[in-house]
Formats: sequence, C-alpha cells, structure tokens
Amino acid sequence: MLEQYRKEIDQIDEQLVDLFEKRMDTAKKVGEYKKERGLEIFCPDREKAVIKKRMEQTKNPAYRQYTAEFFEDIMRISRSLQAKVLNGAQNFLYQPADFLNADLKVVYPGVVGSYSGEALNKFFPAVKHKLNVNTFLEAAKLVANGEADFGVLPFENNSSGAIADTLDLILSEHLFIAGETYVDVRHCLLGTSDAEMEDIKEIYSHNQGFVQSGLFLSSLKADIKCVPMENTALAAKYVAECGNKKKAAIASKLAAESYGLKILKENIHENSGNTTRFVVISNKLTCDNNCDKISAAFTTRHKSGALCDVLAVFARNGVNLMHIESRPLKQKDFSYMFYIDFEGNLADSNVADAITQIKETGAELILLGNYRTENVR
Ligand SMILES: C=C(O[C@@H]1C=C(C(=O)O)C=C[C@H]1O)C(=O)O
Repeated sequence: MLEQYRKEIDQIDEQLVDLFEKRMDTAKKVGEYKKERGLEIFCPDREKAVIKKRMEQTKNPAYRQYTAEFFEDIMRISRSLQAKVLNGAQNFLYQPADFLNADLKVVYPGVVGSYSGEALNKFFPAVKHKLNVNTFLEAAKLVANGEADFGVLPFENNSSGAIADTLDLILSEHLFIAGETYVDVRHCLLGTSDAEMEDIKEIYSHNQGFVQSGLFLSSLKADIKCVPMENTALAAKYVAECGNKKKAAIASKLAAESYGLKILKENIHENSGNTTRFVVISNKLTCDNNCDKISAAFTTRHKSGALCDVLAVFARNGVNLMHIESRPLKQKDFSYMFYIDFEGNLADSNVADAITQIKETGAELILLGNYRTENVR
C-alpha cells in the first residue's frame, strides 16, 4: 500500500516540478523587468493577493493554511532567484581598508598602558601617528570626522560580554568595523610604592575593570570605595599623581611600569583567560577578498515570528551566524536592535542573497563592516 501511495506522490511531484520550473522561468523574467526599471523585488500587496486567491481556490478548508504556507515559500524562492538576477550585474562596491599606509593616524582611548593602546600596537605594529583621547566618544568623533583614519575600541569581553558604549557609538556616529584584534586582559591592583593592601580605601578603574574583578573586590573589606574612571590606565596615572597610599587602581602591568606603581596583587580578574575583543573603526565600509566576517545591526517589524524570519534567512542561505546581541533602542521604550556577526564576504552570492532576503522580511539592516577574523588563540 505504502508503495502505491509513494508512486502516486512521485507522479504528482513530477508534474509539480514541471510547473515549478515554468513559474521560476517567469519569475526570472519579472526579475529582469524590475532590474531594467530599478523596481523593488518584494511586492507585499501582490503576494497577499496571490495567497488569498490560492486559499480561496483550495477546496478542502483544512488545507487552506497549508496552501498559504506553500505559496509563502514559493514566493520567497522566487524572490531569491530575482535577487540573483539583480545582484549578478552589480560591481563590487567596496574599497579595501588601507592598514599599511605609513602616514596613518590611529586613535585610542586612554593613555599609555591602556588595553586599547595594547590593541592598537598589536593591530598596527608600525603605525607612527598614535593619537590618544580620554573617552570612547572623542575617539569615535575623530574617526567620524576624518581627523583619524582608524580608531581602536574595546567591543566585547569573554566574561563581562558586550561593551555597549562602543556598539552604541558605532551606530550613532555612523562608523564601520574594519578589523578586530584580541588582547589578553590581566588586571592587577596597583598602589603607590609605599602602599600595602590594608592601606587601600579607594579603588579607581574603568567599569569593566571592576566587573571583571568582581570576585576579588567582593573579598575585600566593605568600606573600600570603587570609583569609576574613563579608562584603566588613566586610573593608574591618577593614583600615581595623587601619591596617596590609600588609593589604588585596577589596570595592567604595563600601566604599573608606565606610572611607577607597585603591584599589590596580580591577576585579580575572575576568568583566567580574560580576553577582550577590540574593533578597528573607520568612517568607510571597506572589504577585500580576505574578509571573512560581517557585522550588522537590524531592527525587525513588531509582529510574531519577525526575528525568526530573519534568523531563518541565515539558515536557508547556509550563512553561519556567530554572535547575536540585543540592545535597547534609545528613541523607543522597550524596543530593541539586534547586533550580529556572521561568516562571509560581501561578494559571496549567498551573503548577498541573505542581505536582500532579510530586507524583504521587513527588517531594517545596517551593514557595519566586513573584515578579517583574528583567531583568538
Ligand atoms: C514575481 C514577482 O516578485 C515577487 C514574487 C512574487 C511571486 O513569486 O509570485 C510576487 C511578488 C513579488 O514579491 C512579482 O512582482 O510579481
């Protein structure tokens, strides 16, 4: 009996494929027509009308919803073919990032001994013009207005997670990610040369220094005050300038050497492999053949399944999603933007298809960069 049913299904599928090919040939012609006239691929009204007509045609009411799903899928596939027709003729739009120019100006937040400074030295070992500013915002602004070619900012840490300020600045200053590098972050408690652990009453650091050294801090006496500063190395510099043995900083060994501070306790970070991913920011979207990681941000429509529709695009096109993060949208209470990293190059056809299809779901997508992955270890 099963054999018989399967024979029947095979015969139906044979007819379906003939019709499917015919439909795809026509969709391709529609794609060519739209390309010539610069028209949008996605026509939601037409799709709604197609589904309505085909549901009405469905005799068995129990199948109507399946008919709708069937046509949603068929039309998604048809749009994907049309996107190929359109993208096929596009020239590659992006310039490669120029990291080797001898006159590059690169900015980092903090002073000598900051982890951002270490990241800069790692990514740009030969750069001559290093600018340093106090805040992430100042660094982002210098890159946005072209006074610096690139900037180096911390982006995420493997214990404390995303460094939201950087992501928010990339979006608000319309910046792009041109590269990444990872730095081992080894925090120490630093004091003046005459200080001992029991003298310490105030600890200065960047908020990340406190978060990443949480266990150590909770083991200290309760009357010790933690004072956040713009940067760990600035905190070390401040402690050295005050010359007060009650004040300590959480910063790197390099900061201790740079400001003549004593290491009161080494390796106070919780995670022994504490690592921060830094991004190289630029005011241009750059890409070359070696780029294999794409960052983007998107907002979805407020309807059930909207996020799922976007994520399904990655799966369908065989694009590996590496990271997703949600951030509140400041201008809209309890609405969110999603930040993603995925594998690929903007010239890959599956990536181009995925980007087109994400937009077709009604999501708004901003490309934030295509760059080369650095292996963490
Ligand atoms: C084929 C078209 O393009 C898209 C695909 C459709 C389809 O496959 O039926 C319908 C509407 C569009 O979103 C079209 O515009 O007619």
